[in-house]
Amino acid sequence: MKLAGKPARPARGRESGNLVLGSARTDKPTREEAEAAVRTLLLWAGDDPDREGLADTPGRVVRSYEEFFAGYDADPVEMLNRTFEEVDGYDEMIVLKDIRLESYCEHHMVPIIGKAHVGYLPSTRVVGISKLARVVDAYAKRFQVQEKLTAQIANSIEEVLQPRGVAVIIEAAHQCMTTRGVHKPGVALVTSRMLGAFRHDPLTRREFLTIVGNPSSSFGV
Ligand SMILES: Nc1nc2c(ncn2[C@@H]2O[C@H](COP(=O)(O)OP(=O)(O)OP(=O)(O)O)[C@@H](O)[C@H]2O)c(=O)[nH]1
Ligand SMILES: [Zn+2]
Repeated sequence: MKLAGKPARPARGRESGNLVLGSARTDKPTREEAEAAVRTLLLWAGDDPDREGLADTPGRVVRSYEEFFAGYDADPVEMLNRTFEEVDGYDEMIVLKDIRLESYCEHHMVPIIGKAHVGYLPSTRVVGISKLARVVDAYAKRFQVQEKLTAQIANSIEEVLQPRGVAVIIEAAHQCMTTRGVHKPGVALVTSRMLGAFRHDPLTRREFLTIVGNPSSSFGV
């Protein structure tokens, strides 16, 4: 998302058609450089990075970042390409709901925690359900804006599975709003991306919303 009044920056990540894939950066800093940056932040916050409790912290933070941002190395297309056709003509809605979502606000580099609900209407191919959760993670474990995250998940399922429709809803709390800034805990941002039958057929959309239930704030932050 480009905020009004700010200059546009090139999007991060490899692209294929409409899909944003992993990172293709070749100018990635070294681990030592990343650890030095954490040390600078510790100093800047006012602490002593050489005291015993902080001595190993830069290394820990960089290892944590490898986990938090594993999505840049993930390949959602490969995940979704593992499909099977032998499902006895099953053509009803498939919904994976309440998928734990852990993402990171690209403005403040703090967590976005919530739930994703993913549904699709298969045409010929169905995908293993864990792959839907993996695709959520592949896009969530990056610096994100929730609207973009929601669209990337739906677009990847549409492009690879070519189903009759795709629906993605994300409800999440942004720590940039709960622990800083406006300080509003208990607020959930709800975003959705409806494609194909979910966009054009009100009954399909309603069925999905009924299965998913009303967006709530029953997730830990
Ligand atoms: N639409 C949208 N906005 C987001 C998301 N994550 C963070 N934001 C908002 O992005 C905006 C960034 O605004 P800025 O004015 O540049 O940053 P800021 O001065 O830190 O703003 P405050 O958070 O209001 O203190 C804030 O209003 C955030 O709440 C998101 O996923 N979607
Ligand atoms: Zn934020």
